[in-house]
Order: sequence, then C-alpha cells, then structure tokens
Amino acid sequence: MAKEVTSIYQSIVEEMTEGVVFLDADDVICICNPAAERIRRVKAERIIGRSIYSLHPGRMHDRIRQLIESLKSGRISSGSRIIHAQKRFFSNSYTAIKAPDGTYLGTLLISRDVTEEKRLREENESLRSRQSDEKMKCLVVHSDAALRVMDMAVSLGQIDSTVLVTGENGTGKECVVELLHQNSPRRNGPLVKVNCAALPDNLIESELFGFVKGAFTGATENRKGKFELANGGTLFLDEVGDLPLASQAKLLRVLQERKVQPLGGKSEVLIDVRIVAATNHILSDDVAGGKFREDLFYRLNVIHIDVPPLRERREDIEPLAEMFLDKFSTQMNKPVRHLSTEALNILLHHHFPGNIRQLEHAMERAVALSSGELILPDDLPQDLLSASVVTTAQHTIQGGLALKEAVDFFERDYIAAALKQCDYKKSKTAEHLGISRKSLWEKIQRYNLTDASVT
Ligand SMILES: Nc1ncnc2c1ncn2[C@@H]1O[C@H](COP(=O)(O)OP(=O)(O)OP(=O)(O)O)[C@@H](O)[C@H]1O
Repeated sequence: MAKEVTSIYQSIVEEMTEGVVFLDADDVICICNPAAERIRRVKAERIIGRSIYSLHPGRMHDRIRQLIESLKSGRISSGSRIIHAQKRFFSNSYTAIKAPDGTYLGTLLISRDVTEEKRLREENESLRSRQSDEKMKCLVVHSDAALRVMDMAVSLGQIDSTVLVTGENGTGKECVVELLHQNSPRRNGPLVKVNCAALPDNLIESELFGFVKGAFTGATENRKGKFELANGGTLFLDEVGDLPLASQAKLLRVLQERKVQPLGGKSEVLIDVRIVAATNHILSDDVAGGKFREDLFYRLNVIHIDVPPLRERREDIEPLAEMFLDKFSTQMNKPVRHLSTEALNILLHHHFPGNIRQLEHAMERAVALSSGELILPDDLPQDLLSASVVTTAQHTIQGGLALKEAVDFFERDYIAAALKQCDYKKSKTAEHLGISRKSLWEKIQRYNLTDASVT
C-alpha cells in the first residue's frame, strides 16, 4: 500500500504544471519534475544528484545560501521571489520540509507561471490610473468656491501633512482626496481607501493593521492591513467620523508612532503613508458630544479643507449637469442631450440635499428616459419636481402677490404641468388632478391653457 501511495505521489508530481524541485538536507537535488525541466531548461537526469549551487552562477550563491540557511534555522518557514525566464514570469517559492520531530528533510522549490497574473495586475493598475485621470479630466470647477477648494487640494498635495476633508454627502470629498494624491510626490504609490463606516467593529483592526496566520479562527494566511498596503502612498480614511471609540484609540497610536503591529504578530512594521481623512460629520460637535476623541481630532485636523454644498455654488449646477448629460449620453449610445430652459430652472432652484451625486443620478435617469434631444421637466425625478412646486410658491410669496392672485398663479402652473405630464389628454389630466373634466375645461379656458401655451 505504502508503495502504491508513493507511486501515486510520483505521478501527481510528474503531472503538475508547477515546476517541482526538491533538495535534500545537504542541498542536493533529488526530484525535478517535467514542468521544472521545461521552466528551467534542464534535463532531470543531468541535475539529479548535483548540488543546487552547481546550477547557478557564483554571484547568486550567497543569496540562495542565505535563503536556505534561514529556512533550515527556522527563522523563516518559506520565501519567494519572482524570476524572469524564457520571456515568462515565475514565482519561485522555497519551503522548508521537516519531519514531525523537527528534523530538516530538505527544501521544496515550486515554480509557478505568473505571467498572466502579472499582466492582469498591470492592466488593472493602468486601467485604474486611466480611470482616475479620466475622472480628474471631468472635474467641473466653475464657481469661486469650487475653485478655492481645488486650488487648495493641488497646492497641499506637495506637503506631507495630514488633511481632514469635510463636507456633506456627495459634495466631492473623494475627488478632493484624489487631487491631493495625484498632485503629491506619492502619486506613483498607492491610494488606498478604507470606508470606516462600512467596516464591522470586529474587523476594523484586522483590516487596518493586518494579521498573521493563526491570529484567529479563519486566519489561514498572513494578510497585510490597509496601512501596509498604502506604504509609499496615501491612506484615505473615509467616513472617519463613524469610527467607534475603541478603534479611534488604536488609530491614534498608529498615527503617533507610525508603525503597526498585525494582529497576532510579534514585530511591528514601520509605515510611510500620508493620511487623508474625510467625514460628513461636524467633528468638533462629535468631540464636544464625547463621540470622537479630541486628541485624534487634532491629529487629523492638521489641515482642513471644507467642500461647500452644491446649493452654495449654484454656478456649478449647469456646467455639472451638462457634463453629466454628455457623459451618460455617450455611455448609453444616445445623441448628446441638453437641458431645456424649464428643466434648467428647476435644477437651479433645487436645494440638492444629495449634492453633486444627486444631480449626477438625476442626469443619468434623464438621459435614460428622454426621447428627444432636450431634457424636459418630466424627465427629472419626482423629488426635484415636487420641490420645484414649493419653490414656485416661495417665489410667489416673494413677489408680494395677494393670496387670490398667488393661488391663481400657482393653479395655472400646476394645471399646465399636469396637462403636459398627461400628454394634454383632458380626461387623464382631470383624473390626475382629482377634478371633473368640466371643471378642468373651465380652468383651461380661464387660464388660456391651450397646448401651445403650456410650456
Ligand atoms: N467637481 C466635480 N466635477 C465633476 N464631478 C464631480 C465633482 N465633484 C464630485 N463629482 C462627482 O460627484 C460624485 C460624488 O462625489 P464624491 O464621491 O467625491 O463625493 P463625497 O463627498 O466623497 O461623497 P460621500 O460623502 O457620500 O462619500 C462622484 O461621482 C464624483 O465623480
């Protein structure tokens, strides 16, 4: 039986697409499978029985010796490096093989072809950087307020201080962080984002600091945390105001000491990252309310950029809307849409609690629904339309009209909008408004609402 198992093992090793080479405790090659022959361009019969050093040029001996010695002494249990051979890339891993009593049996070398993996990773990185470039090209900076913010982000890119970016949801905080990173000497390093609000409390530390194999159930391998992944680049702590107090203390320590200790690990890792944090909270209020640590607040708030809401920079609404219309028309393969005067008016008077993101979604919907080249009020989402009715009422009040006149004014507009929405079908419009056909007909006459006059 034992013989059978050995021969099964042998067949498996022969069939493997990974190159397998095994060195005994004296570094003499005893196994070299066909894949290893192909990858290393050697014949097994010629190298079996020879020392691993006889296969490599003298300049590499020290490096190989150091690696094997570290494996034998137990300082490391495995090591790997990428080599380039025959126009392909291989990941060469070295693993110590020991008997149950700890005796060193030998070194297992596995060569895995990672050419495709490497190509995909590079393609992915280049796509990400192109996407980021595209995003930056689409930035609309029209109002003085937006210009001030973007200028600040570009010039602060040059210095390495921690920056806190605040603003309501959807105002463009993430775009500001990208600008900071792209204009910093760290631009070729990674920009790693952590959404502090989306992390369950029990995962925050392992996500941020990483863990070593065996640190907890399920930790089947070493995993780097976001701090280590961001080394040489920028770590973006999004929604930092939502970080629980216990994790705030740990984050503070890392920011002070600039090193992290992975969960279950014995040693600390030095980190070289620039920290940029963002939040839609008013952090000074959270500090006053005991929800955010004051010391962490001061650590993060070294430089503060506040991104104003869209309603405070209304000059940006039209250029942003037109840019989104252009973008979504192209994406949906439709002729480029533009705003009608009426739709633009509604946008210009809207409060935009969801800021630029709300405008973006409204334009995406409008492009999807519109049939002509002009975006009409009916193509806008209901929340924008209902708010515009309120706005009309506010304008009417500001105009100082008597109540009767104001009600007439409002009624005319409201019926005109309903007629348009119902394609001028009187029965449908009357039903929609909850009045009789006769009453609708009288109002149409009174307000002179023929098809052509309804705009
Ligand atoms: N100046 C701008 N020009 C063009 N598009 C912008 C601009 N600012 C923001 N956007 C777009 O608006 C959307 C929301 O922006 P972003 O995600 O940066 O906001 P945020 O403040 O980080 O939002 P949240 O607080 O919800 O995370 C994104 O699609 C972004 O590309």
